[in-house]
Amino acid sequence: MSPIVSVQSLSKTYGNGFKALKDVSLDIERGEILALLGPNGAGKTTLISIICGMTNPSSGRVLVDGHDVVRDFRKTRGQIGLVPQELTTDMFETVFNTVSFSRGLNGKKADPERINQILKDLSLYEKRNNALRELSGGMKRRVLIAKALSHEPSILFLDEPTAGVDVALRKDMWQLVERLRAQGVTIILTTHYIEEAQGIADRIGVINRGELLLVEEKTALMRKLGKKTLAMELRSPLPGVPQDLSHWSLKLSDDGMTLLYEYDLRGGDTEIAKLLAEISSAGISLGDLSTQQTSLEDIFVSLIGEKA
Ligand SMILES: Nc1ncnc2c1ncn2[C@@H]1O[C@H](COP(=O)(O)OP(=O)(O)OP(=O)(O)O)[C@@H](O)[C@H]1O
Repeated sequence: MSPIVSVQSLSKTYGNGFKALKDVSLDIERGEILALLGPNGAGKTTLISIICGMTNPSSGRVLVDGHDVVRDFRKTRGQIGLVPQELTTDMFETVFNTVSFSRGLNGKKADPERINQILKDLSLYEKRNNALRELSGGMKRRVLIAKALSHEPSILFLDEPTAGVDVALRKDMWQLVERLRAQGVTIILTTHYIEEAQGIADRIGVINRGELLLVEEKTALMRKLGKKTLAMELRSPLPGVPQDLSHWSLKLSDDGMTLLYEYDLRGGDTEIAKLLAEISSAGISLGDLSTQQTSLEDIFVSLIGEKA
């Protein structure tokens, strides 16, 4: 099937000459959850704004379901829901009207029942007649999501959805994402919280300084770049890694109390049993053992570092 979003050689230079995107190409498949990771100023919001037809590209193009986002703006925008970072709406309007109006703006017929259902799903129903300015910060974030969902989009963009929100909203948000995924909605989110991307995304894209460094399936990425470290606490300190174990490329902690062994996730753990046997034959007695897996964060930091 053709991708639902096709970003083709996209570049963006702002009026002041700043190049925010440099030749970005990316296909987004129907129904997937794609997380875009990148440091501040990497170009994530610029990319989203262009896909949503709110910013014009300097070169390249974006197709949404086969339609050009500049030429066929109405058609493409109607398929997209965008949860931006901040609410820019009339603060005196009620929750219900704000969300309902959003549906109308996207060319859909009024449907109070559906709007009420969305408000219930987002625990906003009790506040439906309150003005936005009477809501807490977290509730305003919920309104942003309700607005984005008001016209039943098939693609949802979440721009840093959980930055500065409390645990309850974060949990609700991910439940909602799971529900939407089950309905076949394609979800693209940007986040600084790498563990979130790790938990929820099917694919991860890494953006830095306007360049898309990679897009890869999360599991493949973790497998390819992930490593594990086995930390073996010693009962008594060693002055250095014993000669007998030199073929293992072990590291010794500064205090001489922990031996560290880094291994590839692809290798399985058969080697570990051998290593432990050799350590025991070398007369070293071990205390506690623990393993640590490279997180997506480590991978991300090393990728960004390499290209910096
Ligand atoms: N209207 C504009 N004019 C000039 N430069 C801009 C404009 N909008 C954004 N930029 C610059 O483009 C770069 C990318 O910004 P963008 O908002 O896309 O980054 P981001 O990855 O979303 O960052 P963050 O994680 O901080 O939201 C930044 O250096 C920003 O200063």
